[in-house]
Amino acid sequence: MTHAAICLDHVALSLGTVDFAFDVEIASQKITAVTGASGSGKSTFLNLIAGFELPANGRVLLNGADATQLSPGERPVSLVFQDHNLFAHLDLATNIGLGIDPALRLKAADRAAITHALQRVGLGGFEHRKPQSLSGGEKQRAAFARALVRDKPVLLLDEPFAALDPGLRASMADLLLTLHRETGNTVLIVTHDPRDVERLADDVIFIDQGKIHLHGTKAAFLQDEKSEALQSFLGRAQNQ
Ligand SMILES: Nc1ncnc2c1ncn2[C@@H]1O[C@H](COP(=O)(O)OP(=O)(O)OP(=O)(O)O)[C@@H](O)[C@H]1O
Repeated sequence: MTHAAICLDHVALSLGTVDFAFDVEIASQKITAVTGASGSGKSTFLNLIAGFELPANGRVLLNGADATQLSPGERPVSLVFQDHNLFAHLDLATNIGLGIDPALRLKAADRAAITHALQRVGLGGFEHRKPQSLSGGEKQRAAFARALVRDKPVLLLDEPFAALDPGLRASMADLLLTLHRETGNTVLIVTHDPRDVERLADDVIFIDQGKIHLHGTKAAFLQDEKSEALQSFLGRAQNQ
């Protein structure tokens, strides 16, 4: 029997004044775009899967196994945050090495993997650079390199291209697609940009006010004319 890569089983959580309720299965080996207006709950949805938020009720299943009680590091996921999450006092090789082993017991093969990951994201030779010497886009690519070396079956990306100019955005999207085809990983990507949905996604989840409003194929999402929340999201995004 094949399992959904990710299952949120009647997950409920309240943060501040917002009540979140997610009950969803996400197919393995696909790219699913997670969209919705600002503040709708996209990052919270990813954080529940990654283990940075814990449900008050319900379960989180990853590859069929109950992961609700696992810490983020124990879960079979890699996460690229909106804010890069690089340690300022450590160079890039070390920051990326933390993705392989938090205790930094790195073997020669690990160091080679770090060099290779930096090359793949266009940062070849940046091993000894500190994060503060990098542009926003370079930091974003470094965070992407750290996810690459973790090589987990589920990759969670929270607006990974936000700081990139259009050319880099397209080349990072191509890299993501290439790696997805090579590894057959399951990818969840939060994006505000319908162009990312167009070029990357198989499926789309649309979140509105802490709940999943729509979950279906990209074609169904782009053709849904009934949903006001969705139309307003697409309209707003197209006018940006
Ligand atoms: N720790 C918290 N305490 C109180 N409120 C929170 C907390 N975390 C999130 N929220 C609220 O929950 C709502 C959803 O936040 P979330 O960051 O998940 O939205 P988002 O869709 O990712 O937004 P954006 O697109 O702007 O990044 C927001 O109203 C936010 O203020």
